[in-house]
Amino acid sequence: MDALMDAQENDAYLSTLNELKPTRQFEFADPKLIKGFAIDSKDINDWEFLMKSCIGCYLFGRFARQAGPNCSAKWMWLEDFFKLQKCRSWVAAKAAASTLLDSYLDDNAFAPPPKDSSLDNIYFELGPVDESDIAIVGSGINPVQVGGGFPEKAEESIQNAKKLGKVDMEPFTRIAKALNAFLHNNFFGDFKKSKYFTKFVKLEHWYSQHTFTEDDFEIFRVLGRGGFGLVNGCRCMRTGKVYAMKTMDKRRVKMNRGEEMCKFEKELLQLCKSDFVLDLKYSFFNDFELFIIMDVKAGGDLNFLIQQQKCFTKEMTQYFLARTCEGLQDIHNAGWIYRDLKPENLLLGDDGTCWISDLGLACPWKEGMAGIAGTPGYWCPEMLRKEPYDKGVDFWTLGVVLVEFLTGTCPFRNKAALEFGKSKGEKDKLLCCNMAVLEMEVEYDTEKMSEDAIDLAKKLLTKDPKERLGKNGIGDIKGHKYFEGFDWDAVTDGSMVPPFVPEQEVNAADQDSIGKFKNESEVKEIKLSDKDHSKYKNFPSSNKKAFEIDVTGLLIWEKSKGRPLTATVTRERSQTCSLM
Ligand SMILES: Nc1ncnc2c1ncn2[C@@H]1O[C@H](COP(=O)(O)OP(=O)(O)OP(=O)(O)O)[C@@H](O)[C@H]1O
Repeated sequence: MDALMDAQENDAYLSTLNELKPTRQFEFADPKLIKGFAIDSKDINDWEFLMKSCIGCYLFGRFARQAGPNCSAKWMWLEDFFKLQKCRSWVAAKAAASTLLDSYLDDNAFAPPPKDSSLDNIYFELGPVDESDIAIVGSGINPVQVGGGFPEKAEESIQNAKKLGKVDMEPFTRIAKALNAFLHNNFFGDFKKSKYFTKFVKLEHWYSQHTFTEDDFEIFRVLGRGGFGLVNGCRCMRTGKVYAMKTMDKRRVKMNRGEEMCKFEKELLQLCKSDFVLDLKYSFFNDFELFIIMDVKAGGDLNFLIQQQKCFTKEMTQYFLARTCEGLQDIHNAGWIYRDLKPENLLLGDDGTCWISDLGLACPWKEGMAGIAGTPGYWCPEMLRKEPYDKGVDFWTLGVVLVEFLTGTCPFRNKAALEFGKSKGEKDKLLCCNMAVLEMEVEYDTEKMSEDAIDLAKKLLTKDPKERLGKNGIGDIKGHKYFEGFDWDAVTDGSMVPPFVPEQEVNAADQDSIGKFKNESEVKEIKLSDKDHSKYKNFPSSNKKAFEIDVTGLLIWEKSKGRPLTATVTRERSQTCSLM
């Protein structure tokens, strides 16, 4: 690829990252079909279903804002209650709870004006409407008319937050249930007659009929190369949302017997709900390829960053390590082990957060599990000794990446490891590396690593897994003196300001050096049988919540551009499109 083309593709990718630009409109079915769907579908007519949907909540929020203060104040209280539910530390929760109290539950308060919502991810799991909940609405003289002693109980729970280390959610949840029931009883009927509900039905119907394929995405430049194919930036054309598309050539997968890896990667991406691990948005296949769509992390991988910066500061190392620990904990809690921790697999968001990606080698943990998996230099001793292993493999690699972050080199892939291997009679590089993992005591660079960092590395790089730090969980690591004074709560609740924010540029090698696969012609020779294809029958999936969030983002964007809610394209029975 010539330099000009490379530059043009970089520009196209960067401009998609910076601006929401949907390039294809939703095509809705014939209005008669949609009407039929609205009448027949039990879900669509159910308030609880509406409240569980981000699109439903956003559209009800638009309706509520123009339905008068009796509706808007109560709904906006619920929106702020949603923010309270999301807080992970008591400090953040106390602040969010105080907003609910001061702005809506105080007799002297005036409800805040109903300004547009910019929240694309609100939804509620409040259960079925319970009429008895309503009793506490109407008796108060505050903006949401809540009485029954609940404003006082909410105040008490805020006062006790510090002592308890949490905000007692009970009074807030009771109020939320009461307002939820009130809005259902008094406003759901009118909402169902509004254009907002029509839009909701159309979108639900569209989703129920649609199967995502590669035709839904526009592809941009290559961001990285994986074992079975390339990773590109891409954009979902209807919502304008930018993602990363990982493509895996089924023939290359077959050649490397990687079918199970692809299956596990997709399964864990789908299963693991973590703020530290990339999750799956959509997956699908065609005759030759498997596709995984996930969030794009535009800051590049940490290996790329190490190459640029040579090594990381203590602040960066602590932050990256802490987020990685939290992600590993979520994976372990799901009953899986990760097995492939290395800087290439830690991706940096454009905001500086780092994320565990590439779950291809992760698998559900089973007693007695053994066998080599991962990357040379990051394999742990028990794997090389062919012994059974457990989550301790991930703590070993955490030690490896700690050294790599602070010194810029992997301690078992450097000159010292090579020389150690040679001194033990090994000739091959890989065997030298393995010998170093098994027997070499790492010599730490005291100019780049503090005493505490060395102590942590030594404890993680303990060759006997029974003695290794982490055997009792990540609490062992959190409590190590390398992290003295470090605010783990701020990492857990996402409030820590990342110590490094990447430049808004293409943080990836140029496309030619990411390059092509060496054995392309060999791969083309591989024939795929029906049996091969049948291995992927459960591969396609779509994450409805992700779809809802993207569509809500689109609706918010359209509102900010002054676009009318009803302007949509309808697909007639004849399959031609027209504007409604
Ligand atoms: N979501 C993403 N956002 C941005 N870049 C990504 C994303 N996912 C992957 N990449 C880039 O593509 C590279 C390869 O992706 P990944 O590691 O998932 O592939 P793989 O087939 O599992 O690779 P490996 O052979 O290392 O196991 C990453 O190192 C990273 O540079």
